[in-house]
Amino acid sequence: MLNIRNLAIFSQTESSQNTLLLRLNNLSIQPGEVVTLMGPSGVGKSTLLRWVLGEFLPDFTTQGELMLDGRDLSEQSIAQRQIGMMFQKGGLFPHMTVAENCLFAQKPRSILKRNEQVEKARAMLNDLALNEKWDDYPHNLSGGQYSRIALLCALLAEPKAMLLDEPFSALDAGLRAEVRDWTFKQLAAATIPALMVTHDRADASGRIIMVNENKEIVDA
Ligand SMILES: Nc1ncnc2c1ncn2[C@@H]1O[C@H](COP(=O)(O)OP(=O)(O)OP(=O)(O)O)[C@@H](O)[C@H]1O
Repeated sequence: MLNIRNLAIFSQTESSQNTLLLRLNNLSIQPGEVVTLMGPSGVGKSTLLRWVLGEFLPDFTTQGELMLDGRDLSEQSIAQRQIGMMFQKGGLFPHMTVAENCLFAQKPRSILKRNEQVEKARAMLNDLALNEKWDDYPHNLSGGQYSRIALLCALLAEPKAMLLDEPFSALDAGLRAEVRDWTFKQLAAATIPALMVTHDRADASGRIIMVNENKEIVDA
């Protein structure tokens, strides 16, 4: 379970005054649950995800508690946190083939043997009808193929929690529904708690939380 408590994010203005950007009193995300965060542009949704991930945020001051499966993450590095992130763009290493990306993603944590890692990656690619892309480089993939394989690699890394920032926005409508359902199914099967930011209510799954006019995140 991922738990955020008493979070406040302040942005530093030019006069070095701290201005409240966003506040979140309490959010618990159960294993396999996807919580969707919505709200107007610029209210700090992506900044919240970057704080959970553990990125250094030089232009912000933050306070709050972050727990994952009973572990306190606040003092842990990005690598120690073991949280996966899927952005709208990016996620694959451009100098590696799809196969190499898939195997590299599994390297740090998987207990499988190499041939089993190959099998697992190929089975997931097959689910997405992308098996023939195994030896291709990312620049030879279409936008939709790239998004799906980046999601697949994020899942292959066996994260303990997943953050998704507009993960489906590069996909056209038909593919979007298919990839969305596939992603949620994978997260549920692997019992990974996930926090997703989207502008599109159609992408939302399960619980929706919103940033209100008081800069506070509340249940929608
Ligand atoms: N690196 C940065 N340095 C300073 N200010 C930043 C930085 N990144 C974002 N901001 C500002 O912080 C605020 C929150 O940005 P953020 O990207 O988190 O909002 P958002 O809700 O995710 O917006 P959107 O929905 O448009 O992606 C914005 O006012 C933005 O201009």
